Amino acid sequence: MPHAFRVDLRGVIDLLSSHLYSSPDVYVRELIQNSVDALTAGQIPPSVGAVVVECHERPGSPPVLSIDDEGIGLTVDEVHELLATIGSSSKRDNLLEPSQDYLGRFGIGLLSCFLVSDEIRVITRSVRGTPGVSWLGHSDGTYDLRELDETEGRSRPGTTVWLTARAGFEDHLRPDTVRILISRYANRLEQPIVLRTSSGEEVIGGGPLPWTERGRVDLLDWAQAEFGERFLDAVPLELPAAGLTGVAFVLPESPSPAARQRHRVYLKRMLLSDTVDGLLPDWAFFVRVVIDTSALQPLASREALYEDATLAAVRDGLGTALRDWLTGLAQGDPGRLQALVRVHALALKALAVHDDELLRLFLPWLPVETTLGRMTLEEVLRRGPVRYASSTEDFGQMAQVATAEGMCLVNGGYTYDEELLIRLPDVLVGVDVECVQPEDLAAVLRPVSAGDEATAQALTRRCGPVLEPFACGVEVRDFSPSSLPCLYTAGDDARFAREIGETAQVAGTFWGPALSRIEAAAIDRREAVLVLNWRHPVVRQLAGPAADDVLRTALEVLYLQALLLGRHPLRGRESALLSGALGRLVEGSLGGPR
Ligand SMILES: Nc1ncnc2c1ncn2[C@@H]1O[C@H](COP(=O)(O)OP(=O)(O)OP(=O)(O)O)[C@@H](O)[C@H]1O
Repeated sequence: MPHAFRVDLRGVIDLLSSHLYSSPDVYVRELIQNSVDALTAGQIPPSVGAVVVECHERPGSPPVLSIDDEGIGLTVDEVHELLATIGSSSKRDNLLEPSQDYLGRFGIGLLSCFLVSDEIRVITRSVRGTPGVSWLGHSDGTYDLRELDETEGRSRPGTTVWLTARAGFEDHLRPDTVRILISRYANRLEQPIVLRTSSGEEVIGGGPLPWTERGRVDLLDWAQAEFGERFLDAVPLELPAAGLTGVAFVLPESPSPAARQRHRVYLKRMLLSDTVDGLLPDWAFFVRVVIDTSALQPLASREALYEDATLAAVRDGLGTALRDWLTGLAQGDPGRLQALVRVHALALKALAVHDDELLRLFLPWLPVETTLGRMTLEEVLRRGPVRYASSTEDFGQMAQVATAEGMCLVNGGYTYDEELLIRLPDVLVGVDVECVQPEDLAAVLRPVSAGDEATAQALTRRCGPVLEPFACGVEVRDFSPSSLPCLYTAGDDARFAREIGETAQVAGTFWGPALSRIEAAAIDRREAVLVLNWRHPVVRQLAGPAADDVLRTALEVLYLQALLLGRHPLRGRESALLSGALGRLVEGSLGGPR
């Protein structure tokens, strides 16, 4: 014989309070939601007085809260089936699909009242004309039910729910808290909520959504009052297919792309949460959105959205709306786009990386760092072939010479910049983009004049063996600035070898030998070059009849200087060289042995 499940209500309440709801305060939301749904079911239009919340306070007694609605009410059978059966709801159709009209759907919301009260008393009378019912649910899982005669309970259809504060939860039912909670959850409902307290009666909510029929400045003023922030701009949002309206506010400061998005979402005008994530595409981290929608589904906690195809479609739709707005700005209001780029260049780059049209449109605004200063991509393009360094380290190595040579070299080391530069030939015909490595720099620098070539070659030959132990070649070129005697350029392999070499020194006996072998293999590719500047007087002097030991010491010092200028940490043998070469220099200048 099959047996029925039994439910331990205390266990369920514990589950709700510890794992589902973030705070016991949600009971206010659930009660208002039930009352509004009861009005909807009874087809009663919103009006002042149709839902009344009352705070009853008597000295020496715990606070009591009642909520009264003029909704559809419940019959005795419905009370058994709907109030006393966990998970049972009148708000789903036969296919267990939630009805579009109602706020509730899960059949557990009323249980949240047990978070603040040990008993839930319901006095209800159905519109179907049956006698009224009094139901008293206890948190131990039992309930009492009594049919009322004509002289008892309500005279008109509707429902009143009564809660008495549990010990320790009194504050949750006090007027000041209840006022805040009604305003938080329900102040955008079409149905105004009346709050009655010992100090009088007030009406909360009702009326149109605050973002409808407001101009931009008006919207920004409203948002400032609502969120305490002066946003940069406001983008009206509308997706009729998702019953969605709202606004995207452009943040006044650039947030981290990794920061959690915090959007305010109303579902059928009831607050879901102020901190909804995942509502927009990842690139849209520069806005904070406020929306109301009837199409999205909440999780049972009602504090986050259910991830389904509708949410994915809404995300795409909102992304498209923002993108269209940006396109419109680029074409019609460049001043506003410029203000936006000043703060949110990173977000716009994230967007342009995947969007040809926007990349083309944003060219006059997207900024990059170059050796000639900060420029827009358009300004870079105007200077001819685009040359860039793919990392900030490479850029640092080449910047000094490139600047002196008047070369416009872009730093592609910042987030998205290299990706954008690589995409330029895809969106513009005839654009030439080239990644320049430090080791290429020697090739683009001018060779020495024909008259000096033989002397320079002789110098190169004499210098070669000196830097052999450091796996570094030597070349002589003619470049600006003339105050810079030499330049160390290293490709990826050489840099890798340096890093491995540094690690090998501190890795100890176990890893050290293995790392040294890797270093040796990378060094073999010999991509490091010390480029001597023919314009510098010291280099010219070295090309003269300098003694071998003078040449060696001078070259070692130049090598160390170039490493330090290029911000390359010194390896062990280079540190030793530093003290050795400096010592020899000092001795030499004092007239001692060289
Ligand atoms: N004020 C009310 N008037 C009429 N019926 C009510 C009222 N409050 C609750 N009910 C009935 O009790 C049922 C259970 O309510 P409960 O709040 O637990 O769940 P729900 O509103 O259906 O769904 P959810 O868990 O998503 O809120 C409702 O479906 C409704 O039929």
